[in-house]
This record gives sequence, structure tokens and C-alpha cells, in this order.
Amino acid sequence: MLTFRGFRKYFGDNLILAIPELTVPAGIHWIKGQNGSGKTTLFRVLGGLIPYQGDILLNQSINLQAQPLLHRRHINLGEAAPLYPGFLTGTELVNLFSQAHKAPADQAATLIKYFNADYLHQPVRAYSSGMLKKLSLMLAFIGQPSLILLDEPLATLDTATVELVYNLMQEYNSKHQTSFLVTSHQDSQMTQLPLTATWLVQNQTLTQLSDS
Ligand SMILES: Nc1ncnc2c1ncn2[C@@H]1O[C@H](COP(=O)(O)OP(=O)(O)OP(=O)(O)O)[C@@H](O)[C@H]1O
Repeated sequence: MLTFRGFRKYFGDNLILAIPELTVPAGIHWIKGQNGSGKTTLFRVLGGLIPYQGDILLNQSINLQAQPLLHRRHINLGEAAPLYPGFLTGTELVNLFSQAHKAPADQAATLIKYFNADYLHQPVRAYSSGMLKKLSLMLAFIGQPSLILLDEPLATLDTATVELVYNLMQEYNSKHQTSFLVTSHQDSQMTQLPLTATWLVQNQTLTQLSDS
């Protein structure tokens, strides 16, 4: 699903990540790592937010850096600490993302109902951290992505919403073959997912810890 070749990410002169040659297969993957190890940096690279050196291919065909339009259509990122302009409403953001990702007609309404998000008419500046996280998760599921990156999706969510997120991940994975990379420090909650493999970001690289 994802192929890394000669990948390197620096901030200034500081090497944060180096993955010479690695393939991550399709499926649901847990990315572990200590604070500051480089998980968010990896997700921001894969989400197309920051530049890098080397090649990353999706499904052996889409070169993420060379084909930015295809990249954005196929990979969605749910950030750990999402920042949206405070004056926009959740509804406006959902509509914007639906257009940008060419989402099926009834998808946004279905997601809003599924997450019981009856607050989206309010501007984002009025949201609690959990409301904001729920909005960012809805946005991550919009469109028909091949890969969804969820950076700390469980932080600040109540138990019922965690259950909704897990069920939706499994539905997308089985119905649409959507793959997931998920970071989380909440070990007991993550092991409830049908994981394909667990990975560790450590010593500036990504290595596989186990498969299911
Ligand atoms: N914009 C930036 N400029 C310079 N250095 C950065 C920047 N963003 C991250 N870093 C550095 O990159 C390293 C990895 O940070 P990153 O946020 O990816 O870690 P993380 O694994 O997601 O940590 P956490 O579990 O605490 O969220 C850290 O040393 C951090 O200081």
C-alpha cells in the first residue's frame, strides 16, 4: 500500500526520520512511539502538509510528492490537534471537504447523523476539544480515500464516540478496502481493533513490531 524509498525528513539540519526501503501493506496499522519520536511528522508528510526527500508511493502507482492532486484524493489526514479558522461553522467545513474530495451525495449527511453532531451550525471557535476532534474525524472520513491517517483519534473522545470510530474504520476497511494508520498512546483501546500490524517509530525510523 505504501512504499518508502530513500525517504528522509529534516527540520533544518535535524534529521527526524529516515526510511531507506519499506513497504507497509494494506490494512489497519497502529503506529506507536514515544513523545517526540516523529509520528506526527510522518503523518504530516503522508498528508501532504510538509516537504521531504526521497519517494513515497501509494499502491505502487501514485508518487505522493510528484502527484499532489491524486495524493489529496487518496489520502485523508485527521490531525491530532486540528486547527480550523474559528469563524467557519462545522457545516461549512463539511461542505468544503465534500466538494474538494468529490464525496458521494449523501455521505456528509450520513456521517453527521452517525456521529450525532447536532452542533455543526455553530462556529468552530465555540467547540470543546471533543467537539472539535469529532468534526476532524468526520472530515477524515469524507470522500473515498484509499488511506486514512488518524493522529491520536481517541484523545478527548468519550467511550461511545470511540466505539463509533472503531466501527466506522472497520466498515470502511471491509466495504471500501480503506487502509488506516493510527497513532495512539492508549494501548488498551487500540488492541480492541483488528490490527494488521503494529509499528514503532524509534531511532529516527519506522520498524514493524508485530502482525496480527
Ligand atoms: N515544525 C517543526 N520544526 C522543527 N522541529 C519540529 C517541528 N515539528 C516537529 N519537530 C521535531 O520533530 C520531532 C518529532 O516530533 P513529532 O511531533 O513528529 O513527534 P510525535 O512522535 O508525534 O510526538 P508526540 O507523541 O509527543 O505527539 C521532535 O523532536 C520535534 O521537536
